[in-house]
Amino acid sequence: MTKKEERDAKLPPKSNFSEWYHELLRSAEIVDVRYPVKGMSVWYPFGFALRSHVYQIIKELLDVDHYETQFPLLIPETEFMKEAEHIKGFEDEVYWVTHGGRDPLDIKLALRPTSETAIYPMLKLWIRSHADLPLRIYQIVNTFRYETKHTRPLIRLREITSFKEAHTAHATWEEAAMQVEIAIQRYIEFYRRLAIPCLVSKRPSWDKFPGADYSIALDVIMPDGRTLQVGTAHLLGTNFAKTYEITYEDEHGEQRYVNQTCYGISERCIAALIAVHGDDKGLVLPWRVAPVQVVIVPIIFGEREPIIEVCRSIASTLAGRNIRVRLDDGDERPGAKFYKWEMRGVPVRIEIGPRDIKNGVVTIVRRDGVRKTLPMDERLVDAILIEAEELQTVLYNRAKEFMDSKIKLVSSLDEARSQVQSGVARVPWCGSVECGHALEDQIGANLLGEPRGDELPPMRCLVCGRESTGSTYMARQY
Ligand SMILES: Nc1ncnc2c1ncn2[C@@H]1O[C@H](COS(=O)(=O)NC(=O)[C@@H](N)CS)[C@@H](O)[C@H]1O
Repeated sequence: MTKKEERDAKLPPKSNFSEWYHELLRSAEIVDVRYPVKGMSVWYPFGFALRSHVYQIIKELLDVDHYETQFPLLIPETEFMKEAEHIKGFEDEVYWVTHGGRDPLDIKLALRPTSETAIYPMLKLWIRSHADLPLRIYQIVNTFRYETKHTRPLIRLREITSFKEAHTAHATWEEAAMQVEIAIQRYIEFYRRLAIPCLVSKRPSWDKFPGADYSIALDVIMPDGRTLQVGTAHLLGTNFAKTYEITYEDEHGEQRYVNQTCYGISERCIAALIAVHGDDKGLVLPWRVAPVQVVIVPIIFGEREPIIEVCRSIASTLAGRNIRVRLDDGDERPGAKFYKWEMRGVPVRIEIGPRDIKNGVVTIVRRDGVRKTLPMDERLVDAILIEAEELQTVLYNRAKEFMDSKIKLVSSLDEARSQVQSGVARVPWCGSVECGHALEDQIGANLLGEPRGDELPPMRCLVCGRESTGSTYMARQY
């Protein structure tokens, strides 16, 4: 593209994050937000391919010891309205089906906002004895939440199209608690494979999942310093088991309530992938999930055919090794092609011109800007796979550096207030509810909760002054 065309191209700089994000969803053909229902958008094929590769990772991590299944979308009011805490948490968000055709339904049906009240009446039928435990199932479905806060594509939706919800049942509370830890480790690994580092914290009691004993959450720090909750795992204890009478016969013939967990992610993982790695030229996609992993751009000088021939043979060699390769032999100028495929985050571009052919090499350009000349022979594919691994390391390290730079341990409310304007404050906190609410009010940010796994030396709670090793992340949230 000419410099002028590039200037006219609509992608704003990433520093203008909200505009950059929304324009990139369109220009990289991820989702189309023009669907005429608020909070619902359409997957473009390119975006849907990205989603499929990303969700393949979470499926691989769960299929080790979970079974995938699918429950109905519609939940009878009688079941939905059983668990008081859960109702309180969701009754303002649930969509209802009230008619079949012209007939009013005698029992109205909820569109699942999440599926505890669809699944657990069935678990009562499925679970009889300790031999049926542990039970670990998950489904990847659409769920519906009548979000009244500002909706945002992939981030805050009314139809969550890619809701992966796992539900497990165990003989004891301890086993369920262990399952929550396993779930969090699986999520950390899932995001690591996307080259995304996360904060992990235990949500405060007033922000746990309705009906849970406690919730652990993963948060990503977005480019504007706000955090995005990208996954949660909840220990449900026997709360739902008592409501839905899910019992099992233990070894001594006693009837006992099961202890449960549930944990979920949504297409927010795609939002995080776009936001964390993207740059001023568009998407930057890790090799594993890129719909197009290698694009070959012929650089035509003089005769066209011989160059195209070589490009075709390299494309088929790569495809033969299951690499997702695209030969862009269209008649745009190379610069326009570079721009188009960089926008789509293609990890590796191969440029082949007459000089490369003469020298028996290809030029590769990684999406992080590194250029290399590689031999055009049987070593080429393995050399490219090494580049892909190097890119993965570069992306993770860059994201980790950014995240760490955005977190600051503060020692005063003023310092916390200024830190949350552009990042995450780590705040000494005694852990009490009243001090927690006071922190949220006085800092003007959300209390994300107790960081997991890295204790602080004793410090003074910023509200009551009591000495404590407790602390919490504070941040503005999406
Ligand atoms: N409106 C929404 N749009 C997009 N993603 C959402 C929305 N609401 C929640 N999520 C994502 O879905 C994850 C799980 O939702 S949740 O309410 O925390 N937990 C549950 O529903 C539990 N049943 C575990 S599946 C959240 O961590 C968040 O990442």
